[in-house]
Amino acid sequence: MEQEIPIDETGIEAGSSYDSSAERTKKRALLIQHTDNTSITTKIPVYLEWYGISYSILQENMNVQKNKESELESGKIKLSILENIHGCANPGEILAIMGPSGCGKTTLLNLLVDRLGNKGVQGTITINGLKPTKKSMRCLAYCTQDDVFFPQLTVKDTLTFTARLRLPRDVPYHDKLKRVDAIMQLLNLTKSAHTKIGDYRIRGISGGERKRVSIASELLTDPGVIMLDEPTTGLDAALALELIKILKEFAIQQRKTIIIVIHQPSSQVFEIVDKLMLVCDGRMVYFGERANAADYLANQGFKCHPNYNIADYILELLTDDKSKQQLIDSYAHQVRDDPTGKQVVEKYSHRKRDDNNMKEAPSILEYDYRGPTFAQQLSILIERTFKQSSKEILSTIELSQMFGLIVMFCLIWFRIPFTDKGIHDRISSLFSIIVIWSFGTFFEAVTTFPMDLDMLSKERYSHSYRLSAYFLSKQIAELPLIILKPAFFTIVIYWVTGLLPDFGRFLAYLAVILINSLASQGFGYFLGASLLDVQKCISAGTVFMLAFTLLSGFYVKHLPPGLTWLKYLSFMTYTFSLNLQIQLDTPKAQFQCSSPESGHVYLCELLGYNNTIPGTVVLENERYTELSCLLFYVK
Ligand SMILES: Nc1ncnc2c1ncn2[C@@H]1O[C@H](COP(=O)(O)OP(=O)(O)OP(=O)(O)O)[C@@H](O)[C@H]1O
Repeated sequence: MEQEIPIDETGIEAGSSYDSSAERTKKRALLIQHTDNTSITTKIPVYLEWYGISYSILQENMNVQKNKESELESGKIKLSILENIHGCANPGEILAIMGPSGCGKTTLLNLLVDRLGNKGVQGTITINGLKPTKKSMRCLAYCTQDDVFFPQLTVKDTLTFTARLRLPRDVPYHDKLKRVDAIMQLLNLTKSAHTKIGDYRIRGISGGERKRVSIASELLTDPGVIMLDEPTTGLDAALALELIKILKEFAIQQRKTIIIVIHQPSSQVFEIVDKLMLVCDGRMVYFGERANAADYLANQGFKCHPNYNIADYILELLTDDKSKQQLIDSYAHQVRDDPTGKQVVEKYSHRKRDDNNMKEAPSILEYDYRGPTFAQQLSILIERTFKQSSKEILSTIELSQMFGLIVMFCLIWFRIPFTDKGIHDRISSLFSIIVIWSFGTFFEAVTTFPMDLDMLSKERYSHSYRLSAYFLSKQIAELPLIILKPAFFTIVIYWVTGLLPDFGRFLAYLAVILINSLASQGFGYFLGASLLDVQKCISAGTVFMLAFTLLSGFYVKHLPPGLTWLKYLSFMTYTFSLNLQIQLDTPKAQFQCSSPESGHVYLCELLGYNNTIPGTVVLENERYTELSCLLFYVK
């Protein structure tokens, strides 16, 4: 029988003493056991090894110190970021990578997960002794320094969607949910399960909680290797220690391979780590057992005082020019007969290298990961997009803006009279609705892709779904949301402003406004996906939309000769023309002639009508193919 772990709402208070809490240790072990049922790595451990790794980039030589030897003909110079780096990470262990800021730790992680491409990269990386493949790379999870999330989703929603998208399809739904609950308990996130993630605009969870959500997202997908870039940043000392203990427990119980980049660990955190890799200025300073690091440094003439935190001491040594150079040189001297560091890796790797053990390696490559089907991905993404976008599109600010516009319309155009005096106001109100919902929908759509880009690339790196599923889900989920506001607005305004009291024409009018909104959305998506930059999208979008407004036939009736075709580029031209026809092209549209006023000449007087003037006379003769042209913009 599976053991149920009661959800502890209180979790652990920051600052409490975890170390002495035997109960907490027991509970942590139980919770990890609880996530064990679906773990693949328990059966297939993953050994990651790398040696001879160098990475360089080309840079304009004005930005960096001139180095004659590396200067290239193109005027660029080769900037070495990493030089001959080696190391390995074993299942059941934590490897800590330490070094001063800018020494290349993040670059190394990016290289290990193949995020930098091949340019400027040298060296060998193996997974279970074999060259990484697309399939075996699935075993690597990477938790970056900058966490990206959908701000409107809660912690639980975020983790649940991740589990549904990334766990194999044969894991039952309720097991996925159980796993999410267990991970939340483990990382002390149960208290904030229903809090929004938030961002700079929306108040959400704290920075430390954000970090833990990011780690939870990776842990729950059951990778063989977990790489974490500064996982303890933003956590207080007690939470940092608890997190490292959790990672260690995962490593031991589920045979996970854990690599962490860590800045200034407390001595307790440092003690938990198994292997240590020290890097400085992109070069090796030490690789080996963490427990031997102090002796190694002492042998180099840098003995740490017993009362001093060894991790702090290491960082002090690596930031001092003299000591760091001495340490880099002595390590290079030590491995002088092993140019790539392969022998060092072989010494510290626990992977058995005899033929018998090779059965472990193919198994990871043969492991047939079967994630959600395309249809499942689509439905999960639609649900997620709807949850995220509905809160944005129908936010209080957005709804207040709409009600504000309704009030403004009511004040300006309340029951426009059916007189020749009111014709201009009537046409202006028709045009204003088009402008409002063209701009509103366009600017909602144009920023969608650029704003999702970080999230999209993060999830694409982890092969969470197919790109087509993402695009399709976006369109489907946002469609009802995009048309909801213009539909409500038009229904109210049509009757308040006193447009033609004919139900059929009202429906036609509403349909045209909604199609216009979809056309505007389609154009917004197109521009957003082409430019993929919020600033560029807003600048270019403003120019395009203003041009479309000016060309739509309301402001400019006579374009300069040779440029008249420009008006056909604007989807607003068709919408405006169609709505004019709906309102005017009927015998029901009759406008009373006003009595002459001094200083004003109205349409009746101008065209020689005495009692009423028909709408058809008012209508400009533009009824060709507006609807089909408008539909072109929708997709
Ligand atoms: N594409 C790039 N162009 C220019 N410089 C780069 C590029 N990538 C990395 N660098 C440089 O390489 C060095 C290593 O960067 P990296 O981010 O790996 O350091 P880090 O050790 O992770 O630093 P931190 O601890 O501050 O995160 C830095 O000096 C960085 O400016």
